[in-house]
Amino acid sequence: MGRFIINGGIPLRGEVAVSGAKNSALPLLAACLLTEEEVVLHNCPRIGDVFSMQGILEKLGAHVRFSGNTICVAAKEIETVAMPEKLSKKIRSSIFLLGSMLGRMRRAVFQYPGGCEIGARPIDQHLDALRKLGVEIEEEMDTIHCRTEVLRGAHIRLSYPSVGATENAILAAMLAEGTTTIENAAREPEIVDLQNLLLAMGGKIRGAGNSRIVIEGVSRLHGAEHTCIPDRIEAGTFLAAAAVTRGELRLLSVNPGDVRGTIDILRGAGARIREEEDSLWIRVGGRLEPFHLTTNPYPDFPTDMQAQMCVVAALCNGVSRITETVFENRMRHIDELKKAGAEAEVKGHSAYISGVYSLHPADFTATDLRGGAALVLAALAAQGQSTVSRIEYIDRGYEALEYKLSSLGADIRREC
Ligand SMILES: CC(=O)N[C@H]1[C@@H](OP(=O)(O)OP(=O)(O)OC[C@H]2O[C@@H](n3ccc(=O)[nH]c3=O)[C@H](O)[C@@H]2O)O[C@H](CO)[C@@H](O)[C@@H]1O
Ligand SMILES: C=C(OP(=O)(O)O)C(=O)O
Repeated sequence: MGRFIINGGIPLRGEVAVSGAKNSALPLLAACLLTEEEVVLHNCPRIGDVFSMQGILEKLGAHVRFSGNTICVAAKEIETVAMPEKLSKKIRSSIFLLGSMLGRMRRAVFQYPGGCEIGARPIDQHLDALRKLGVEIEEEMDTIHCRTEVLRGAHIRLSYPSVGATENAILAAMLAEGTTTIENAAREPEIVDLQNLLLAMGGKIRGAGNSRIVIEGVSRLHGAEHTCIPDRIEAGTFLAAAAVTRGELRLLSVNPGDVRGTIDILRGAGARIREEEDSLWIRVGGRLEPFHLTTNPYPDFPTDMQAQMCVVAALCNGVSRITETVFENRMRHIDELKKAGAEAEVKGHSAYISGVYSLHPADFTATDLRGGAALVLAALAAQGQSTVSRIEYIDRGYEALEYKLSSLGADIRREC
């Protein structure tokens, strides 16, 4: 457990390359179990959750080589159908392996996944989708036993466009007999990325990015090489960092279209933003105007950018309203931000944030991954020395954050 020590008040300036997307890399790594051949993923971020996923794959019997940002997974044989408990409980995305394990082995023994505490995060939709494909599921305390003789294509209608349930249903259906249709599927760019890897592996799938996905099961998938898409949440976090430090940044290796929600809000608030094919430029010269945003599934505003935008709002010229509809307990950073003089009140699912001219330094404690990133932004904005502890949350999802920020002029160091 370490902490960041940040001397804030310095406008960030310069160029920074955005890493591969955490929320793509994790389901892509799960997909690697669907073939005994090697799958090579480029642009894979070196972050805590990917290291945990690597550990799980190795415990299941896969050979994994992770060099630079390229990870090679060869799951020639799977040695156990039981997920390693400690690692599985560490990350939410261990649940994605359920679909792959059932596709490949027809059996799996699972623990409820871990991850950040941002809401109840049930997995009922994942399990309902798998039951539709013919999986028998027995839940015993914290352990879930899943088995099937044959996976059969089915018509699945999700009651909410859950990202994880969509990905799990896709992964299980790839090697099922017959056709699977997923209605009310999540439309996130990471689902399109998963489809692209599965197509490269010889799968038959279409429709990702729309709410209806159709999969024709095949009897086997083969190895492939694929590049993870850029992380739209990391990109959004850097845009917010430019806004709160009133700086000027150029983000490289980014898909501007995937960052639309954040770009539109910041532009509407007065930030100057230029979009190029795979880069973004932002300049913020003074205080931004207040804004209203509501998180919702893609293409609406992403919940994973809500906390960072609370810091932007904390420095705006008026009252902003930020409403969280995706997770029921994702406002814990607000109390931490108040330590730096933020004026905010949470009523129901909304935070009403009355912007102040400047934040002051404080000793913050990260409450979760994105909440932790928000506290780093607050510390960068506040003139003087702040600390952010429990940074293991932040390490789950941001690659080399302190190095990237230092290269933009920030005074930040890690203390272990
Ligand atoms: C690794 C990964 O990709 N994580 C992302 C994924 O999480 P994750 O896949 O867990 O998020 P979901 O889209 O599934 O969850 C959205 C909402 O649906 C609820 N729900 C979900 C499944 C289910 O079976 N039952 C149920 O009630 C959840 O509790 C939550 O309130 O999408 C979230 C929403 O964009 C992001 O914040 C996470 O960063
Ligand atoms: C909530 C997040 O991730 P996870 O679903 O992996 O907990 C996130 O990336 O903000």
